[in-house]
Amino acid sequence: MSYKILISDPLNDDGIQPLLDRDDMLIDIQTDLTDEQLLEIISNYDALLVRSQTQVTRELIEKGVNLKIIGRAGVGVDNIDLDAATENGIIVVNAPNANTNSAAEHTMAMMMSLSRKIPQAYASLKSKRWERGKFLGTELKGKTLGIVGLGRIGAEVAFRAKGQRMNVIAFDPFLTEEKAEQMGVQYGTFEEVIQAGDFITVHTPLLKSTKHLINADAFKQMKDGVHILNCARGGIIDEEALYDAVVSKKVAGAALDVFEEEPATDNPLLELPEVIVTPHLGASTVEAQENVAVDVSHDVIQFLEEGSVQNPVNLPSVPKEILSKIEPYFHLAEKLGRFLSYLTEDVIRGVNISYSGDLTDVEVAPLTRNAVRGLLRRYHGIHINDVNALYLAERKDITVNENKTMNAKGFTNLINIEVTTDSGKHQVAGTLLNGLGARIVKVDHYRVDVTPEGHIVFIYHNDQPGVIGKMGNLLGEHDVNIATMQVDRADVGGDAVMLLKVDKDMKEDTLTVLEQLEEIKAVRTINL
Ligand SMILES: NC(=O)c1ccc[n+]([C@@H]2O[C@H](COP(=O)([O-])OP(=O)(O)OC[C@H]3O[C@@H](n4cnc5c(N)ncnc54)[C@H](O)[C@@H]3O)[C@@H](O)[C@H]2O)c1
Ligand SMILES: O=C(O)CC[C@@H](O)C(=O)O
Repeated sequence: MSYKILISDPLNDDGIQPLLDRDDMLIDIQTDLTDEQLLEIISNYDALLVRSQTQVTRELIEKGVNLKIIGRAGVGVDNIDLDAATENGIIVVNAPNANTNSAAEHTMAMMMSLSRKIPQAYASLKSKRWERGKFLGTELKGKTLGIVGLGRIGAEVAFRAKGQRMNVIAFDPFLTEEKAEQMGVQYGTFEEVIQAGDFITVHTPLLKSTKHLINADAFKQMKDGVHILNCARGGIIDEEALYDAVVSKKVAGAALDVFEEEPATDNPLLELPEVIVTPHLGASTVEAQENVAVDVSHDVIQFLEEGSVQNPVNLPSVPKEILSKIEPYFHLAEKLGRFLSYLTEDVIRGVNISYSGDLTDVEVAPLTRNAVRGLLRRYHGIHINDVNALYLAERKDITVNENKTMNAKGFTNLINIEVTTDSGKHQVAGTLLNGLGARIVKVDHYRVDVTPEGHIVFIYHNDQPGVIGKMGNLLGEHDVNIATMQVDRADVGGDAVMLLKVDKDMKEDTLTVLEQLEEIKAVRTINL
C-alpha cells in the first residue's frame, strides 16, 4: 500500500526527512498553489501537511475524498476547519510542544525591544541619524508582567520574566492558586491581571471566547503607560481599540507578531511609531521549524501505518501506557458493535456500554468510539472511523452512554453493549480470554461462546423437538456448510436461539426459506 502526501506550505527539509525516507509514501511539495489549484488536486492525496498559510476550508476538506490526516506543523489550528475534518472522519494533528521555546523567546525579544525601543533606534541610526535623547527606555526589573493564558508558552514566558526579575501575575481558567504558587507566579483574575500589569502579554488560543478579549473596556482598566504584547494570535486584541489606546497615550507601546488579518502590510497600526512588529515570526527558528516538521511527519507515518497518533487535535489523546492496556480490546469493542448492528432492524435510539472487571481501571473512551464505529459501520461503510463515530451517532440522535461496573459475571473483563430501539432492546457481551483471544459470550439473554469473526447465522426460534435437525437438513440442501453450532433457551419449550458459524455468507433465497419455517421467529445473518 502506498500513500500520497501533499505539503502545501514551506516545511523544514530535515524535518520532513522521515517522510522522504519512505518508499511507500509519495511526497509532493507544492507551496505555490492557488486556492483553486489546491481544490482541483486535493482528491489525489491521503495526507495534507500545512503551516499557517494554507486555509484548510470545509470546501477543501470535502473535495479531499481520500484525505485521512491533516498535519499542522505548528500549534494554532485556526486555519483548519476542525468541524469539517471531524465530520468527514479526517484526523487533524499538530505539533503542540515543538515551537513553545521559540515562541517564548520571541515574546521576550519583543518585550526587551519594546522596553528599550530598539527597532525605532535601529531604524533611526540606519537612516544616518544619531538621536540619543529620543529613545529613553524603561527597565523590566521590578515591573509587573501580566500574563493572560498560562499554557505552554505563557508558562515559559513567566519563567523567563522572573529571570529578568519581573513580578509575574497570571490569569488562566485552569490556573489554581496552588499551581500559581508552585510556579512562583501570583494568581489573579483577568481584571486583576490587566489592572496590575506594566507589561501585558497574551498567550491564549484564538477562540470565540478570546476574540477581542483585550478590548476598549480592558484598555480603560489598565495602568496609564502600559506596554502590550501579542505573540499568540491576531484577534485576541481588538486592533481598533489598541490603535485608539496608543494614540491617546494610554498604551505607551505595543509589540505585535500576529494580526487580525495576515499578511498585515496595510494594517493602520504599522503607522504608529510606538508599535513594533514582526511578521508572525514566533516559531521561525531553525530548531522550531525542524521540530514541528519532525513531529507532524512522525504522526502522519504512524497514523497511515498503525492508525494511532501522538498529537491529535480533534480526538482526545490517549497516553501510551493507557493505550497499551486497552489496545487489545479495540477489536473486540468494534466487533461487538458490529454484531449488534445486525441484531436490530429498527432505528437505534440509544447505546449503553458497560465495562467491567479489569476495564474498570482504565480510560475506556477510545473503546466506546470503537464500539460505536462498529455499530454504525453497516450504515456508513468505510466513511466511519474513530474520529467521526461519536459525531455521526450524535447526528443520528443516538445517545451514547458508557459506565463501569465491578460485576464481570465471572470473567476477568467484560464489555456489554446494549442498544435501545423503538421495538425493544438488544445486547451483546464479549471478553478477552487469557491466551485464547476474543469471545462473544452473551447475545440478548442467551449464553454463547463464539469468536467474533467470519459469517454467523443467528436464529430466534421456539424450543421444540426436531428444530435443530430440520434446520441442519435445510441448510445442507442449500449448500451451507455449518462449522459450529450452539443453542440456548430461556425456558423449556419457550424462546430459544441457535448460533451457527458458516463458511460463507448465506444467500438471500436460503434466508427466505429459513424465515418461512413456522418454528423460526427471526433470522439474522451477521458478517464480522
Ligand atoms: N507567534 C507564533 O508564531 C506562535 C507560535 C506558537 C504558538 N503560537 C500561539 O500561541 C498561543 C499559545 O500557545 P500554547 O502552545 O501556549 O497553547 P496552550 O494551549 O498550551 O495554552 C493556551 C492557554 O490559554 C488558556 N486560555 C484559554 N482561554 C483563556 C482565557 N479566556 N483567558 C485566559 N487564558 C485562557 C488555556 O487554558 C491554556 O492554558 C496560541 O494562540 C498559539 O497558536 C504562536
Ligand atoms: O507556521 C508558523 O510559522 C506559525 C506557527 C505558530 O503560529 C503556531 O501556532 O504554531
